[in-house]
Amino acid sequence: MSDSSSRRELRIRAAVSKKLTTLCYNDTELSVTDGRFPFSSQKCARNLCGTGRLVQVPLRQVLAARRDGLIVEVAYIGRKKKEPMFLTTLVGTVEQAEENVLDAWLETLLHLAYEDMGVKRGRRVKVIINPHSGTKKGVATFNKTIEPILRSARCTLDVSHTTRGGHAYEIAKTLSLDYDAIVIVSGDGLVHEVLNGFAHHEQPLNAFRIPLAPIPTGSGNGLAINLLGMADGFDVCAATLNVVKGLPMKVDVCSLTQNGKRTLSFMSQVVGLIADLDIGTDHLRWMGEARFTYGFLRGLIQFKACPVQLSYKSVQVDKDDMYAIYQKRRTETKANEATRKGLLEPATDETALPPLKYSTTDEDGWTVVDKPLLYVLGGKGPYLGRDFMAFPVSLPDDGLIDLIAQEVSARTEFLGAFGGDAANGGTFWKSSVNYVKASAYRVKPLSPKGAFAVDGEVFPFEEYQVEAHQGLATLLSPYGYYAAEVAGRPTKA
Ligand SMILES: Nc1ncnc2c1ncn2[C@@H]1O[C@H](COP(=O)(O)OP(=O)(O)OP(=O)(O)O)[C@@H](O)[C@H]1O
Repeated sequence: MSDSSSRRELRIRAAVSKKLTTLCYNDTELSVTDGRFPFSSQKCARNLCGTGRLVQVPLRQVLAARRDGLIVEVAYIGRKKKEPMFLTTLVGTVEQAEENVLDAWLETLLHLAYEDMGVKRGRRVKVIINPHSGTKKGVATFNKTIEPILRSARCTLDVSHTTRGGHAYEIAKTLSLDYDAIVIVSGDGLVHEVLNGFAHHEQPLNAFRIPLAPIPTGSGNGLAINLLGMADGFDVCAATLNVVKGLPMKVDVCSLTQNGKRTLSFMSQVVGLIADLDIGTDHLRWMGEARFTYGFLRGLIQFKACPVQLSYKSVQVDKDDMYAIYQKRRTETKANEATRKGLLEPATDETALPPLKYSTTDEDGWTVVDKPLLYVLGGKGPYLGRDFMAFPVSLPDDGLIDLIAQEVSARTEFLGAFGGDAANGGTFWKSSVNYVKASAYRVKPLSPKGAFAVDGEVFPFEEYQVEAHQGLATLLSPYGYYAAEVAGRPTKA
């Protein structure tokens, strides 16, 4: 250990390669250099470590630092350029060290990597795995990738495998409330079940305080993309890192009322072409995400109006205003990053879900749309899936539902709206896309036949009404906002 430069520099002889490896850290990153050495910690801070191979790891990616005698283990999530993340565990022997200095080195590193970031060490985590989601690799992925990271970070795990549809709902409904996070190894369907289980928990509000963290192993992983961004949204390691280091972010959840029954929806409610695309291709699950493209093309060929009447309680209609609010929210959250903390808010004595604000017969101040519509899509969170950033300006906790009423227009105009822009949110700016933010909306079918999907699950094609509950649920997030970037109004929209 070099104490002349700083107690933040440590040399170990790696157990496997037998190379001398030098570790040092500053307030933002851990640097690991093997090969030739030494270097000064001052240089290290300026990213100029020695002449050996240098790896710089943001402290957020550091999971563990511990020792057994003079054998030191440091674990972190590494990444090579834009490739997926991976777990790295360095084990080596410290050649010369005073134990108390070594302990201080390890403890300071851990403190910077956890408490200084507002994160509790060794979270107690409930893991729910759907063995049948996506390509049915959830269990293998957990064993191979997820569990080693969580164990390395000394998380306490309580793992359940779902055995049937509705099982996650039951687990959530009776869940003990002393977990720091609920990890969902599946797609969006299981998130929907867990939130609805919380709604029927004997202490729903306290259940909703516990943050959820999705790990993308389903065929629809919209929530993971929304939290982690397109680059990391399918990266199991990045999602597991979010379990260890993510901070709670309050998010709105919607109540959907249909035939007097109330269901919670966290992501999307859709009738028309986009619903056909999702649930109308359920039998093509084997195609993976390609089934959505197939469904889209099929919908385009049919290109028929969806027989519904839409009404909504409008709050914002101007797209430039929405975009300005979206940008302001991101800038403010980034500026206040240091104040985000991973502690749960205190438990409440309140035992009931928030009551509904709007009755299904309320007509006061509702805007009615009678034009033929191709689809009606409401929801929270920018991405519905990899190929469609439907709600780029959606905010996690504004208490509003982003709502699109796509008028039936010529096929070429519609393709123009979607062509190339659907994945990056560009459709938002198209004049043919009617986009509002509403506190509630209602859809009345005008024909008995049609498809209706809620969070990607099939629902009856019957009248429904939706309203948002501001900040009801909690997710773990690396950023404190949805990780979708959308460009401002193009010069020609
Ligand atoms: N063991 C199981 N066997 C069969 N179905 C299950 C099991 N566990 C959960 N399910 C059901 O699997 C469904 C799909 O879950 P989820 O959405 O998370 O995965 P998915 O592969 O992304 O599917 P999709 O995107 O089509 O909803 C849920 O409706 C859930 O009720």
